[in-house]
Amino acid sequence: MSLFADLNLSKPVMKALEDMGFESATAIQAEAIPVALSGTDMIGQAQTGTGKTVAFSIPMIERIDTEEDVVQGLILTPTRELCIQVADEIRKVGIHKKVRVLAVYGGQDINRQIKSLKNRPHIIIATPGRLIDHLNRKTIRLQNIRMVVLDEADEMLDMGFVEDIETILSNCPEERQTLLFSATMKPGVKNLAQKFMKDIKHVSVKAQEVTVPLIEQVYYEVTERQKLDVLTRLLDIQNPELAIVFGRTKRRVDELMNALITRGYQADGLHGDLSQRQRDAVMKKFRDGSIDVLVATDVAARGLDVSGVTHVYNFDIPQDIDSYVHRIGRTGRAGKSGIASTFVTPREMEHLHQIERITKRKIAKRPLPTIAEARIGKQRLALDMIVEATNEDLGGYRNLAKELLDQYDSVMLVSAALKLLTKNTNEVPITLTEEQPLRTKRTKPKTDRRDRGRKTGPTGMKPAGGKGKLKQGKKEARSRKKEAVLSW
Ligand SMILES: Nc1ncnc2c1ncn2[C@@H]1O[C@H](COP(=O)(O)OP(=O)(O)OP(=O)(O)O)[C@@H](O)[C@H]1O
Ligand SMILES: [Mg+2]
Repeated sequence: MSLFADLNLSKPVMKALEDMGFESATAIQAEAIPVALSGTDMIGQAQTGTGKTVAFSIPMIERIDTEEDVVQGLILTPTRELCIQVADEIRKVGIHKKVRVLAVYGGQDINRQIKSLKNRPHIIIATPGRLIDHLNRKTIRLQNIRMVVLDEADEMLDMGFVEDIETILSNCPEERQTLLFSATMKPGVKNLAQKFMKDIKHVSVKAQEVTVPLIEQVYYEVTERQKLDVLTRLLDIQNPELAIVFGRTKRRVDELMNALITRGYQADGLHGDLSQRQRDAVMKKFRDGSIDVLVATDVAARGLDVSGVTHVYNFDIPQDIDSYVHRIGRTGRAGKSGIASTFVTPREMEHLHQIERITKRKIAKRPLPTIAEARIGKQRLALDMIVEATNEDLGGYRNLAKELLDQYDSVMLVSAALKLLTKNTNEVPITLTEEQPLRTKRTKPKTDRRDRGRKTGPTGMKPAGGKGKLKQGKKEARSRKKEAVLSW
């Protein structure tokens, strides 16, 4: 166990960490923070949910000079949701030092951002496309940048942001420090690093596996038609606190979300075709628990940290192994446990084995849940609701209860209450549009129905320059996508 106190941090930062309730540094924090504080360029790799955000936020906050009203730190993230989240986290780390932080991302009114820039932020957290817009408009200047962090660098390259990132880095001063973080890496990242970083130190937390051991990994062999029933039965049996269900396409997410609502679940969907306002509203509902099932494309696979996500369901097996690692990593974060269930159609079994081989982890097969088990699950939930309600003020109900008990048998009454409380949506027949099974051939290009299609990325914005033209770099990035390499 490492203490933050051993890392020579400034008082305001130490106080912030105390406010955040962090008692000790995680392994990546203990290893990466001293290296980053020494000023050297660094590539940091550690499993999902192990605190990489704070690992780069602390050195960045320490490097900011609040006497200077210029942008000194820049963090790039692949998606808008992650941009907002990282901004919130670094803001907390910098609160006592009074560091000003601004998130700048696509889909948000650019004029509002320009107005916020008048507050002279010290750190900007941005999605690449929108930052390029600001550079073109000269509303953001990067000439005073001291430190750049590329969070989820491999994903940004996969999304076709390579040219944007190169433009952005070329606009930063040569002598800046560059840090690059992700749970997974791939060769494209190495090329970028060679071009834009110097004397790189690699800090990677050596783990037995790329996935987190606290995540129980299981699979269900299903046909396309069985998937929905299997999912709703599992939701009834497992009763997740919060769950994320990943679907392969935007259409899939929409249909599945509607199907779950029809069957009585508090669900909503997230994908790149929604307006930013809708996306923000969905994330807010998920974070505050007003929905408990988030159905999403891979737009939610990277970096998102929502405490209370106990279950991840891969309704469709992910397109590549990195995506599997990141999707399931939405649970089992910060030392908590979680369950990741993957639905695999018979034709996709080879994909599952490939995931097992590369992650060096056996994924256990589970028998399909039955209607009877689901019914018991729903009844248990009703029972929990009654027991929980006994803690509430039952004032007015007590006399009614006494009246009833004078006339009826107590077991009969409680049974009736349980029956009424047991969710009775049954399995309303719903047919989802079938998804094509994944093919095993690794060189297959991505279909444009994917949420990371060419017109809009998961961020919903046109990549690179906003012209929507597929440039050479992006083609290359896309063909590399299938290489699914977890380390170099
Ligand atoms: N030292 C710490 N002690 C306790 N909790 C921590 C500590 N550092 C970070 N956390 C919490 O752990 C959670 C996961 O952190 P974070 O999102 O940075 O993980 P990550 O490594 O970036 O994961 P991913 O690869 O999925 O992006 C967050 O809720 C964060 O606040
Ligand atoms: Mg992260």
